Amino acid sequence: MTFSTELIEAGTPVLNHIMAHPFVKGIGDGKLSKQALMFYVIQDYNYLNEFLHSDAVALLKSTSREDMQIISQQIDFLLNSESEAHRNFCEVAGTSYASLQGQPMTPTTKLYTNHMLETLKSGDLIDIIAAMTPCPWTYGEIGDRLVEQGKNTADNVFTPWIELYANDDDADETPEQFPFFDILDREAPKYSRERLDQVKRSFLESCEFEWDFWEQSFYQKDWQFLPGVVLPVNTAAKAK
Ligand SMILES: Cc1ncc(CO)c(N)n1
Repeated sequence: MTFSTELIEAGTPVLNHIMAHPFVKGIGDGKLSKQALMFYVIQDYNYLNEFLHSDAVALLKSTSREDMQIISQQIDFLLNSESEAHRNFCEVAGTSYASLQGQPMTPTTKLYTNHMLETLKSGDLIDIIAAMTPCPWTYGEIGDRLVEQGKNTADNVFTPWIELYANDDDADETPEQFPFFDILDREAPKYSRERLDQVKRSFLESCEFEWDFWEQSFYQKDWQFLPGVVLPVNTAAKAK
């Protein structure tokens, strides 16, 4: 069994919980509160900035052009395509993307990004990539599964979001669709079983943080006592 197959098997129960989460179901059904959508975009903007920093260090620690290519494609997707997913949510929430930037991180976003950034200090490429992989993996699966369920209909307001993340019409869960798994499979044979168990734990923690991210957005879970997220008063939707 390849290491990525092992990770996918171990992560699938968490992925199933993600699919059952009311936020993800809401994407499928085209129904989510404006508050949940805005809270998500505010925190995801913060999250993706740190994800880019992780990509940067992963690139620094890569030794093959093949790995560098995968990481640079991830950076390109994040900077140039993923903002379309945010804009889709902003449009439905009736607010501008710019109004949802530059706000404080919630406790959950901090925990998740700190978990990724921790690996940058003393981790190897495998540690960095393992903590990052649940991000593209779970979103690709959410997109694919919602398409399989026929949720990307013309009247679903979130169809652009679903189609951005769906990998293709091939329902097969092959690691090739998530190229970070290829990096993990190339690196894994260099390590002991004990070390790989640590890497797997870190991957699974990120899977659970993915669930937490939907949860915090759906219920707008924020700091209890400190100033936190301020949702903009809804203005008429602007084009940009
Ligand atoms: C929290 C989170 N996980 C994964 C993705 C997919 O890139 C995202 N945009 N945000």
